[in-house]
Amino acid sequence: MDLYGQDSETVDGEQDLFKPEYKKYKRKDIKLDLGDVIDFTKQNNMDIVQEIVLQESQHPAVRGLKPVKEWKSYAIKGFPGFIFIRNPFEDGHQRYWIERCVLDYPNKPSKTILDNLVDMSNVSDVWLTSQKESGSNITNKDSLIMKLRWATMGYNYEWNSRAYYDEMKSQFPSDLHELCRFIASTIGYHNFSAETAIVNYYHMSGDMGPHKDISEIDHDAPLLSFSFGQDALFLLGGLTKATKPVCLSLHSGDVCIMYGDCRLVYHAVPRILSADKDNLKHCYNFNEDSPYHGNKTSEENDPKSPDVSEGLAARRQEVQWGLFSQYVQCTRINMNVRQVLPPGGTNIADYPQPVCPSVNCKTGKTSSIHNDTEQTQS
Ligand SMILES: O=C(O)CCC(=O)C(=O)O
Ligand SMILES: [Fe+2]
Repeated sequence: MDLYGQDSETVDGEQDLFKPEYKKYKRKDIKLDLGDVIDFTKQNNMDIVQEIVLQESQHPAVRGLKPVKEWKSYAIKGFPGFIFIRNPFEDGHQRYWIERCVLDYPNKPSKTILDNLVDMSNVSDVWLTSQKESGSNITNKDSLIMKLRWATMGYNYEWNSRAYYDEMKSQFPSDLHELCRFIASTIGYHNFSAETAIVNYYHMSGDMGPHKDISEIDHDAPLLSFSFGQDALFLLGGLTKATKPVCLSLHSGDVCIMYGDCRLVYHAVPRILSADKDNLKHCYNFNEDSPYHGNKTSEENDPKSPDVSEGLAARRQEVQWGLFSQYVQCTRINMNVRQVLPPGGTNIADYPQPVCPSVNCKTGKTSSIHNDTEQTQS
């Protein structure tokens, strides 16, 4: 029995030290103890982290990122290959990525959980449809946007077979590709090719169970993970569950990189927590006078963005920014970007597919990677 009255479990003859930590942070019936959590904003548990200096990127500057020499980056002792960059975005610029994740990325050609849940044949714009159907009730659990838990872009992941297929692929958004290529280059990986992304949308009761991301063919390239909106606790473990994970508090703008020894380790998101409102404002600035305010379209904000469709400016005019802000205040967004193929690869069919364990790499379920505490207790 551990401190929380749970039996410790064994996996393949080894003691599972991951699950007890996951359960500890997930449980809502006991007071959350953040004593062991690494929190870079509060400088908590800094003895187990080490500040590192990243190199200048070899790629053209990406709008909205601070100069690399101003980034605060860290490694975690005992977890080689994991790199944490504390919010490298200029004040207000996260707004651009949050808009992309909420207003654009859930629409075709992305695949989303909504395709499995409702008839999407007449829905070309998830946000505007939600706004029309739910109005001021948009953060009600039944609105379309609140049912959105994930969207996949580029190579669309097939949850049942846990694989990618050449036939299930769309063009990867080039703004996100450029952002990732720039950041990957700062850790010495200069030719990162963003080929697939899962955008995860968590509400306050959401979480993601322990898993490894092994379905990509190439595991030498880093995996880049961006957090926006509400905060999350993130558990970082080892190659097996016998490693006791560390827990990090992730805030809006933070970037986690899983690379090298860390690319295939267990990880999980046991808990979503409310972000500090002032900090969030400063990150995505919803003030009318912000240069990133939605009355200006994203393409006006960022003329370099090549992925904006023709109707985007018109669509942005229809967005009710008060409702948009309400949604972000109860949501954490994670952009999880990976390279699928080895450098120079063009077809996934040319490679043997990695074999996932007999249960889903994510949660043991086939339909969704997300848990909602109200619905499932794992
Ligand atoms: O939400 C996160 O920070 C992690 C998401 C994740 O691990 C995944 O999508 O595979
Ligand atoms: Fe993951």
